Amino acid sequence: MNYTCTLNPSIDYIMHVDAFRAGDLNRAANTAYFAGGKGINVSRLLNRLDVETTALGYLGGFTGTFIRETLESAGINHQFIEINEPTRVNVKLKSGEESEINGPGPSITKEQLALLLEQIRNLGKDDVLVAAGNAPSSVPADIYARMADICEKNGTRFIADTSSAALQDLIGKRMFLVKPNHHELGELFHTTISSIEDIVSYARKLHETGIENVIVSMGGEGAIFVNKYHAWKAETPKGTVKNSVGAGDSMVAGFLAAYEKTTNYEQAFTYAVAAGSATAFSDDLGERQDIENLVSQVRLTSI
Ligand SMILES: Nc1ncnc2c1ncn2[C@@H]1O[C@H](COP(=O)(O)OP(=O)(O)OP(=O)(O)O)[C@@H](O)[C@H]1O
Ligand SMILES: O=P(O)(O)OC[C@@]1(O)O[C@H](CO)[C@@H](O)[C@@H]1O
Repeated sequence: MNYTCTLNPSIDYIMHVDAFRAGDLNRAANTAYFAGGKGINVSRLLNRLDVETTALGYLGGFTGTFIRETLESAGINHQFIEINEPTRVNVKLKSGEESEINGPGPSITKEQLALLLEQIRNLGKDDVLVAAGNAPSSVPADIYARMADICEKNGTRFIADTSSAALQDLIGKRMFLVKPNHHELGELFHTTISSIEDIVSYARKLHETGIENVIVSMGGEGAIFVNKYHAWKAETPKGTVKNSVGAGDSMVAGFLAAYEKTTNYEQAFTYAVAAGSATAFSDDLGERQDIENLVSQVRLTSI
């Protein structure tokens, strides 16, 4: 079973404002609400690809109820731990360019943390855990490192998609996949990345720390894949970008879904890029058919 863990889920409140003016009363032309948070996005996309998942993490209050009901109506399994404070609302303002304001999120108690780690201890060698997104400040900074240790002990495949600061604590841990973008990769190595050669070289360094598969995304500029056997650069399909929220999460879900079906890295990376682009070209996460229509436009070159 694939498990996703979202420590700090969100309702993503999308506001389209024609010409946003800071300091004025602005009226949105239209708005939308989505159940969000990186792990939840991975679960939602996997579900669209007919891959079963169970979403873990914390939900609370009326916002938590919205997320739970949204997942249930899509048929997505979950085992969220109920908390007292409401789940955050993240504002995604679209006015020509995209601006995001993400809330800090609720506090998590020691008991609630222990419950989650117990759930993770119960995963086995046939399971995959995708731990994604920012952790609320009440959660110890080494939470992902603790999860990685538990997964290594139990043979559970571990995937992390989080900020460069959290990824820093994971260096040296065994992981199946990480997917930083090129800015996060630079931050991880305290450097500014300015060329494809730099990206490949730092992606290899990351792989050598114990990460089986490294994808570095570069928005519309493509993506890099490095593992023990292959190194590729992908060109992304061309299209009209509507939304970049969840594009990175879609790559993780696309890789996982295609790898599970084919155990072929080329197909998994191609599908990951198509999934990222399908989301970039949609208002919400991409649909399965959109992804499949884009697969033939993803070009890989060996590097
Ligand atoms: N402008 C674009 N055109 C085509 N594809 C895109 C574009 N932007 C993003 N994508 C697709 O989405 C993938 C992930 O994008 P990006 O590098 O922005 O991830 P990210 O920074 O992790 O995003 P986020 O955190 O917003 O989910 C890219 O590798 C690509 O496949
Ligand atoms: O604050 P975090 O956890 O880093 O990111 C949260 C978030 O921006 O990431 C997702 C897109 O990747 C959104 O659904 C959500 O609002």
